[in-house]
Amino acid sequence: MNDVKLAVLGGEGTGKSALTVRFLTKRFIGEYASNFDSVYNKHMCLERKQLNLEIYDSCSQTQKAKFSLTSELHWADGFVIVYDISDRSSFAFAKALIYRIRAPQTSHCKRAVDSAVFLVGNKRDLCHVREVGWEEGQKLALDNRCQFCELSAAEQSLEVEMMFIRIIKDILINVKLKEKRRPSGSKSMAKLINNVFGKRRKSV
Ligand SMILES: Nc1nc2c(ncn2[C@@H]2O[C@H](COP(=O)(O)OP(=O)(O)OP(=O)(O)O)[C@@H](O)[C@H]2O)c(=O)[nH]1
Repeated sequence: MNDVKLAVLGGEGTGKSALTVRFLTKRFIGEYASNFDSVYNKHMCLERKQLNLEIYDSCSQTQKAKFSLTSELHWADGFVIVYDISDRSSFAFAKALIYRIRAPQTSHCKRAVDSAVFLVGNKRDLCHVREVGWEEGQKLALDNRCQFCELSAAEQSLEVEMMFIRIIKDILINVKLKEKRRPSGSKSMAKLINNVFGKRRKSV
């Protein structure tokens, strides 16, 4: 069983809860309790693998109070960073979050520097009052090794589901790569013995 931990972060009122609840229930409720952080659990099967998914839906108020994000960076395997396409300040906040996640000094954290990040421009249904261009979102994502999409939690259930599935798949790929890079205990011992005795035998 794989454990996948996903943190949904972003500015106030960008739709973090709406996206999370849309993914978990396929419903758009409209108003969500917003003064506390929530962690949701979902058991799912993806590509014939059983997953135990945990989604941390951050509350903007607590997020502002502790922008260092240290505990999130240690906890999460991947991040969904949400901004509202009709609110430029939320894009600036998303940018700051991405820089924080990708900052070199974050490398001591569990998985932050290489972790999967999905930048989401939410509220696409409000494109008549758009303040952030699609190209700006795309560029920010490309420059910082993130995936990117614009969507509407209010109107696009399937797109929301596909976005979550894509980041979960990226997380699973990262986990696999890390496992490959880290030789198992017995293999590394065999390598060590081979290096010491193998080389000596040659020189006799
Ligand atoms: N038009 C539109 N409204 C949306 C969309 N997604 C969320 N909203 C609305 O935006 C408001 C904020 O949504 P939330 O999901 O509570 O946002 P949040 O980021 O979790 O909020 P905080 O935790 O308080 O920062 C609510 O009124 C939602 O109904 C969307 O795709 N389109």
